[in-house]
Amino acid sequence: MPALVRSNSFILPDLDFTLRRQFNKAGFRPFQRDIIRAALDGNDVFVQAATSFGKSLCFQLPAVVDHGITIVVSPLLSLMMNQVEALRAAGIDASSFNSNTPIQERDRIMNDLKTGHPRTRLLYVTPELCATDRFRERLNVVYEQRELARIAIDEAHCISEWGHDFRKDFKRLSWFRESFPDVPIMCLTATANHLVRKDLLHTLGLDTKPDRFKSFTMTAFRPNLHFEIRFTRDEDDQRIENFLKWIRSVYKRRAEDTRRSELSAVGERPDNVPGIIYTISRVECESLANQLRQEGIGAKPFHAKLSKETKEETLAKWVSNEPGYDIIVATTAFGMGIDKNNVRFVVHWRLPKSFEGYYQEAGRAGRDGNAAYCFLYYSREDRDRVSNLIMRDRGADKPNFEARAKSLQVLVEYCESVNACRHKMICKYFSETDTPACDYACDWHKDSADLQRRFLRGLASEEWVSTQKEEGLLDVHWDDYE
Ligand SMILES: Nc1ncnc2c1ncn2[C@@H]1O[C@H](COP(=O)(O)OP(=O)(O)OP(=O)(O)O)[C@@H](O)[C@H]1O
Repeated sequence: MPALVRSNSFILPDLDFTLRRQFNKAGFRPFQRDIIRAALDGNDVFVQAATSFGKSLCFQLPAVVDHGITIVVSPLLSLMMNQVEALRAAGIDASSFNSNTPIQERDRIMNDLKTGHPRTRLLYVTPELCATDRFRERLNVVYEQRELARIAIDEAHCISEWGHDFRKDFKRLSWFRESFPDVPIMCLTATANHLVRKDLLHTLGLDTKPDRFKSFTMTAFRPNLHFEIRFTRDEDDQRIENFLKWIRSVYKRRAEDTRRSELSAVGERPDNVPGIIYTISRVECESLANQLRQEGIGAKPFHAKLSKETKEETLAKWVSNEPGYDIIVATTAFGMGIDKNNVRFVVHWRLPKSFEGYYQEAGRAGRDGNAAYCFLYYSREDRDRVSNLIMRDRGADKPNFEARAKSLQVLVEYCESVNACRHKMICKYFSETDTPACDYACDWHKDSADLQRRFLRGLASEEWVSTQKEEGLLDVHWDDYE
């Protein structure tokens, strides 16, 4: 068996210098240095940190200072592409291999691996690729040459059948530890409860002995996000009016004299309030974006069935704050991996399918640390529709169905709760025991009496909803989600 690649840690690379020179960042965020050090010391590392924490740097920087190649497994093509682009722009030899990779580029990567001494420092791959014989053979050659530095598994919750986003191909990643027992593995996720954590460590065969394993579980608390539930019902659906009233009040405040001049000094328009509205179906995504545009709001749809060019154009213009591209109305096809730092609001037009999905999507907001709003329109009719959807899509995989059903149930309880802090409920879901210091950043803390009133007034009664259900009126027509 080849000797451990482990680290060059006896040389103690200057992490601060690399951070500044290669990543153009002034300093580490809390815990990043400890995580990087633990990785460079050759440990298996588990990182759970809130959205926007800066997890990617935790495997990118070791890949730059360490000897050998780092394989990054990611389920998200858009995320891979963004990261590879940014790394290349910083002069780092990074590549990705996925279904979009042109044939010449695939050959180049495979040939690079075949040498056993690849020039590539970071190779982003899909879990599907990791299951192919050709890729495995090539990695074996690299391993034999002691050049396989580390395996990083991003969005690691996808490994667990107890997770909301379970992908079968992730389970097969157990192959890494079986084949390369001494190559360190780093797993990263923003959303895993204790069951998911336990399951993924077990599946990957991570050695959790303290001398070989370091776990960093940070709080899910994002104090700058303001959480609110807005109650609604089919019979008096005021979502659009309610949203327009809110966004126009934001524009109005920004258009007031002093604010307007402040904004124009930094090149911002009053209506440049970047946001995302998540819908569930493609049809609703298109029609809502249309409706908003008719009202003079710069909204664009984004879903899986749009052409690649349209999606790229929409994303690029939204990211660069162009007029007419202030709000993205999206299905869940848009989300993880979007790294725009000034998203000021995320609205869930419908109830998402899982608690984790909700939190991950809401987490796109406020990545610059400034205040951002996350509100969700909740109706009991939608609750039953989404639950029908989950029932309909239940596969043969019982634990995963149970996990999905449970996650939705907790999300419904969260929406219907009128007597607790939303941040506290979120942290509790992710198995945290400390109470987060919410500074009026949720509807309950802001005005619990108003929350109660809105709850009592806003929702349809359970009796009414169950009659609708019996008559088949809540059967799902959202065949076009994503
Ligand atoms: N030390 C740092 N100083 C300044 N910016 C940083 C630092 N570390 C990371 N960032 C930036 O923070 C942003 C978020 O980082 P990253 O995309 O890695 O987050 P993440 O933890 O993976 O979040 P998510 O789970 O939401 O994708 C990026 O723009 C990244 O460049």
